[in-house]
Amino acid sequence: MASAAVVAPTNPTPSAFHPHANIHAHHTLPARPTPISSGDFDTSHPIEVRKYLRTYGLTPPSVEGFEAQTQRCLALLELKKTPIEKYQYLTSLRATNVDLFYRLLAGNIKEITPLIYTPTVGEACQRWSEIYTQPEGLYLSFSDKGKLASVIQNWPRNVEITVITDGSRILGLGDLGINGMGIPVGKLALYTACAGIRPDATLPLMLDLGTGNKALREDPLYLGSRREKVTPDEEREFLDELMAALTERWPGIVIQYEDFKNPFPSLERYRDTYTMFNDDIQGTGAVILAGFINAVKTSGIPAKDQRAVFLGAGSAGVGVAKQIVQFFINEGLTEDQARRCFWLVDSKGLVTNDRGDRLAEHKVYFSRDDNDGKQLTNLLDIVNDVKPTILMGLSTIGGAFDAQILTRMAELNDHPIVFPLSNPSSKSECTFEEAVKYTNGRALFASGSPFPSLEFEGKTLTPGQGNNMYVFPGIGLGAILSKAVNVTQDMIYASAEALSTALNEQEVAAGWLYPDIRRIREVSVIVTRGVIRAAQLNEVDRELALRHMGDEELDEYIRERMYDPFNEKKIVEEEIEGLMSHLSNGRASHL
Ligand SMILES: NC(=O)c1ccc[n+]([C@@H]2O[C@H](COP(=O)([O-])OP(=O)(O)OC[C@H]3O[C@@H](n4cnc5c(N)ncnc54)[C@H](O)[C@@H]3O)[C@@H](O)[C@H]2O)c1
Ligand SMILES: O=C(O)C[C@H](O)C(=O)O
Ligand SMILES: [Mg+2]
Repeated sequence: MASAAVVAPTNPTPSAFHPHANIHAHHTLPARPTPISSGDFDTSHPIEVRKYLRTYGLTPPSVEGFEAQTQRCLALLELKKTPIEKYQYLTSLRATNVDLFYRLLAGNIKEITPLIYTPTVGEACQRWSEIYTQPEGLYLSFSDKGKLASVIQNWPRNVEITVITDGSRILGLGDLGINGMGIPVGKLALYTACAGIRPDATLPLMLDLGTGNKALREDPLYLGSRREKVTPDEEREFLDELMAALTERWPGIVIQYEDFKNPFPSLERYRDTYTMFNDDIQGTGAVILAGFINAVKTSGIPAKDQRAVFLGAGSAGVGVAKQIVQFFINEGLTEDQARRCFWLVDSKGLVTNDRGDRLAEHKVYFSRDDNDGKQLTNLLDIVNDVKPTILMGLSTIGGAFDAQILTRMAELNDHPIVFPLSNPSSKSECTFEEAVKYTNGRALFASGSPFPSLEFEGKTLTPGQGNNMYVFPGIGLGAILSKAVNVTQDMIYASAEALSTALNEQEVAAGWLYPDIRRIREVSVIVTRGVIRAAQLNEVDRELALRHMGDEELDEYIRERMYDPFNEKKIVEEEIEGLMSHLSNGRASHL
């Protein structure tokens, strides 16, 4: 059994320390043999700062503005031919100059998000062990069980939020073992870009619990344990220890579960004990509810007349359906009426009480008893039978919404709601182009992965992106700022409601279901405020001062606490200036 070393991080990677940390660490001025922060080498640092940091002479002489820096980065990015090359370039930029990376992202969020997140992150995970170059998070193996707390001590910084996965269901790509590390890394990059969580306060966490993927276990380059997946009991014991260890080291930590094959047991087990949520069940439920609320407004069909067919009855499918049930109840339906608006379909066909298999627990709530003994397995037959107003795809089956199905949806509805939500793009149940083509541009559309706008009958049509990236950053920031003890169901629901109201006039007029991603930081403030208010109503908040703030004041409070990569340099300069004036014969004089 491998033993867990408890060592002080004496020689961390350059990106492991933030400029602030250096300044504080060195204010007594021990000579620093080598600069250790990636930010120290920023070509926008003025000469005095370089002298102080002892990077003077180690970077080219010119002091650059932000614009020139980003221009160079964009040109370099352009030179990279494939998405994965662009992903690699951006990864190394983040490791070598974190503030510049986030400045670049801030000004180009629509273009760069698909390169660091869905869909490119899918390919990055498939090839993780092949392209691995540098550490970007923490890996905990099953063989570390019993010593998780001491391994966690090796992480060199304070953590406010972690995203954890065991890699067992990465997007719609199956079990990728520890190659799934790209997902926590990508999600946390969006936490910083969208909600301004400080990059140094995030922890990508990979649980190396074995993999059911034989090809991976036999791949000579695979970087995880080559063991079979642990049993559910072993996993539970491991997670129990992990949750306690994380919270012991960082008492306020928010823990996001991501891309687990069967995430329901851990959500049930920990939701009332820790500040945690499951993004695939709850974040997805919230983001799709928000788009759905706007789609229902546009379609004009009241909740009671909606009929939803869901292809896919897994964590995301059931998470979304349950969230919409809550909305229908709020719209005046009884719970039973609400539940009966859903027809869930899994790999065996329509989920019914009498189809002869033992249904997984999470499907039972939506299982139909009105199928008159018929067991429909073909999606077109189900669409013909149910006559849905809504078609949701969370099945991982690319192309499942084919021409016939989309055409039929358009025959049945003026504005069919068509949400192919599986990721990455190759797994999307249909493309935007197909949805437009076969519904004559009438579909109310949102997909999990991004698709480009297109021209149709002289009009530009823009697809919605129903991806949990619109809500998880605000859920996490709301939980952090309110110091919530739990992430309650009301906080999740509030994130959906807030997002549905976050569209501006132009977006509403254009019939969009989600706000423009370029406004994501402002949208995240609205979502964060909604989450904090719900935490207060549920009395799970510990930052009681926020209760007395009006909405505007609270928004300002949130904005002020968001990491701003454009301001970062100024903050560092001010701190250095303060230190230098304090130390009258400061280090600058040694040059
Ligand atoms: N858009 C988003 O924000 C978002 C969020 C979460 C998950 N997702 C995507 O949703 C997909 C599913 O995720 P999940 O966590 O629910 O996975 P899961 O493994 O829990 O569920 C997959 C479901 O699809 C069903 N299925 C498989 N093959 C099928 C077939 N041929 N016909 C009908 N149903 C079939 C399975 O029976 C299961 O019910 C993934 O592609 C994931 O990337 C998207
Ligand atoms: O990662 C994403 O893009 C969304 C979602 O969490 C997923 O699992 O597909
Ligand atoms: Mg996910």
